[in-house]
Amino acid sequence: MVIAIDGPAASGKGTLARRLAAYYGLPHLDTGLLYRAVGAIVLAQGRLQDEAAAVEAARTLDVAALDPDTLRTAELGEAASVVAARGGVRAALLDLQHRFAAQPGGAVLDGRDIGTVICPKAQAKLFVTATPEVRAERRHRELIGRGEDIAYAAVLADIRKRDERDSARAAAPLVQADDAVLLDTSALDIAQAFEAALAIVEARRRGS
Ligand SMILES: Nc1ncnc2c1ncn2[C@@H]1O[C@H](COP(=O)(O)OP(=O)(O)O)[C@@H](O)[C@H]1O
Ligand SMILES: Nc1ccn([C@@H]2O[C@H](COP(=O)(O)OP(=O)(O)O)[C@@H](O)[C@H]2O)c(=O)n1
Repeated sequence: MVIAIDGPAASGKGTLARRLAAYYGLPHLDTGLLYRAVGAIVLAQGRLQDEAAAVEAARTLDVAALDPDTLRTAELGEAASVVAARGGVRAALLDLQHRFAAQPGGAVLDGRDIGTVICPKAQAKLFVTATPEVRAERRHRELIGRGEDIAYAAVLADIRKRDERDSARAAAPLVQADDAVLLDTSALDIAQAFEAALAIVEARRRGS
């Protein structure tokens, strides 16, 4: 079974994807890390706005070396969103995502375009969301916990800006797939959100 999970920044996609993957014994790919890693490379080169450099970084990305701890910063979330708007970058990352999804038994992938572009035939699709304020609170707590010195207002502004850029871009914009089920986690804790996500996936598995 392939489970596709999309949604805006800090909605809880990754948390649900990891839990569903553990529950079903499936491999999980956080596709945001791919774009964050490309962003990190071109940022270090001082070439964030250079499309050719970003495409080259995407083509030569060492997926085995991705380090979530260093990639999940506010700065790299923003850089990821800049390089992710480049069609050439997205094209360069297509094949590895397709191969990941095609593993025997299936996989769980989370991102922005999994249900629409990467795995349009996924058996179960979730579009996970929450209000910008709730998402900013959660992300702020997470970043502070990682030792980042950042204000709530800055996190909220970053989330709004990134959502806008991700939704407005021409290449694989953030949009709910027609056959995805919407899950608003604003009023749900992690355990409740997982129960709701599991119910959605189980309903799809049973074909209802
Ligand atoms: N339903 C929830 N209630 C409270 N906190 C949550 C919930 N879902 C996720 N979180 C927390 O919010 C932060 C962002 O969640 P994450 O799964 O990384 O989101 P995304 O992958 O959409 O960016 C994490 O610190 C996570 O532990
Ligand atoms: N499948 C994906 C995953 C991420 N991205 C981009 O990468 C950025 C970072 O993604 P992420 O999932 O790590 O970000 P968060 O939702 O965790 O904040 C997003 O803002 C998108 O611009 C994308 O375009 N397509």
